[in-house]
Amino acid sequence: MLSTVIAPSILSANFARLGEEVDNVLAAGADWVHFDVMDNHYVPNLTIGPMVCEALRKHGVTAPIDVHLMVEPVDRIVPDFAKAGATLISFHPEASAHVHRTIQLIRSSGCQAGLVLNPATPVEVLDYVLEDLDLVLLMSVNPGFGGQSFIPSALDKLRRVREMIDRSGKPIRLEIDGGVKADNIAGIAAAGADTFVAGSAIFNAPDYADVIGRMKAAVAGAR
Ligand SMILES: O=C(CO)[C@@H](O)[C@H](O)COP(=O)(O)O
Ligand SMILES: [Fe+2]
Repeated sequence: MLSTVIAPSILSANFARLGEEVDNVLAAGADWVHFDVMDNHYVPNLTIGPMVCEALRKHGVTAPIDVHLMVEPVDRIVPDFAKAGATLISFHPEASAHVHRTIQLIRSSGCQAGLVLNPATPVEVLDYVLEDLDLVLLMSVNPGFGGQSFIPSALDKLRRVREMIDRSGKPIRLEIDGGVKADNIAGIAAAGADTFVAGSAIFNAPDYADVIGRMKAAVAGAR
């Protein structure tokens, strides 16, 4: 079983003080930084790009940066994120004409590769590429915004993908993203997730260490 990872989504951080927000959330026990990239094309919102990733590295952030690309097309931005210090790069299959090629591109750029399944994307999209991945990211909201409610059908999907990963025998992470809170994370962990993105639940809380601590305790109890 892979270690538990809590990855705060900086989409809900105060962008006017981003470096300090990231320092604070890592000091509070977060394991990764989840970095949501939106292009106002694949999703109806516009956020941050490679320059902000590079700025966080220059600021001194050494934790893994988990880049979630919600952009179309995907390939031309991958080398820029690799150069900017991304650790993992995940993308949506609907946004890539050649999914296998994009996975190879991410890995040859020196990053780990993840594939993201929207709530309505069938798990069969993982057939033929699962073993080439470092991570599968299941969306439990429709991509584009923080602060939405967890879609319950994601639990059944987590169980199905957990089985696929276990059958593969590979150390592939299973990440969940959207509507994750301290009071629903135990059920999400029991369904098979090991890597948990949480934006509003962490950044809207007054005490980051308290909420991350409660999330980790709930996951430990469930796993
Ligand atoms: O990728 C996305 C949204 O598209 C997420 O990473 C959200 O930013 C998660 O925010 P919360 O649902 O936890 O508030
Ligand atoms: Fe995300």
